[in-house]
Amino acid sequence: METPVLSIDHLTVRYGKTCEYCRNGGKLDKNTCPHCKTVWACNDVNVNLYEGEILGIVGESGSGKSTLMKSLYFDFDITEGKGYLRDFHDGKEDIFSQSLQQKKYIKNHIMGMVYQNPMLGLRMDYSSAGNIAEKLIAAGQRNYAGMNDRVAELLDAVEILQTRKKEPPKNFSGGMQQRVQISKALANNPAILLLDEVTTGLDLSVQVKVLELIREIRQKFNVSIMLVSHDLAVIRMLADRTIVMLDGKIIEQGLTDQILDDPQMPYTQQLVHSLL
Ligand SMILES: Nc1ncnc2c1ncn2[C@@H]1O[C@H](COP(=O)(O)OP(=O)(O)OP(=O)(O)O)[C@@H](O)[C@H]1O
Repeated sequence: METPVLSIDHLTVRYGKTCEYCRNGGKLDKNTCPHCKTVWACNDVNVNLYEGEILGIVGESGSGKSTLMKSLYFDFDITEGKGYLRDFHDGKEDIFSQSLQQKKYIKNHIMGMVYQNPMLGLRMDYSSAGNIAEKLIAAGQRNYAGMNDRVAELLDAVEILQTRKKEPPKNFSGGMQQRVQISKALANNPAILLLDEVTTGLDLSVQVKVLELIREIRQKFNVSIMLVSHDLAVIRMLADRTIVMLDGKIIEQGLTDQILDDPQMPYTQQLVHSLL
């Protein structure tokens, strides 16, 4: 069996104190306990991500997709569960129970994140080159010439002209901001790229260009990608395998063609048919 680059075991993120009813598996009203109103944003989620694949995560608004991605990038603490990275202590140490310093190491060396909202991933007033350099410096780079070369290489990879590298992202279009975010996330050659609704809100033609770029990047940087989208067209275009989430739980998973052409669960059937 191939070792996953990332493995998530029984991840749960809850908001609320819980009560005996929901702790013991009582039926929730979508993701919320009808008695104590605790929200089970992610509920016992298990995921493996394999080398070089694009794993799509799809589900309606509120199904827990962003919670899953953001908890992986340590944006907040999880309630329960464990996570393992092949490139961190040979996949033998739980990443969620590491110190802040170790979590920073993981974010600077092993994982890159691209948010739907570029303001979360970029400093809008810094130059674009400065945004990328910040990530290189965080990983210990100090050599100016080396950093300059790497910035040039990354901007080329995301097709941003070198002549614009001194401009801040706030001057750029939404699609260009996402490109800068992607180049920053790739700065230290992470094994894993987390993409959270990166094309939502962009014009259709710009969306297609960013999606094509993601496909190229997977090849060029040999990176494994977890991609969240509520849009099945995005999932169909990019994902090798797909996970369907509903009310904080994974309800179906498999090869993307299988999931989209022959969905088994009524919710997935409804999702697919709404696209036809
Ligand atoms: N801080 C919070 N306190 C309480 N509930 C929260 C909090 N953050 C998220 N939630 C709830 O967790 C659930 C999952 O939210 P999440 O943002 O992960 O969904 P999503 O699938 O990414 O939706 P969207 O596509 O709209 O972003 C939702 O019911 C949301 O209201």
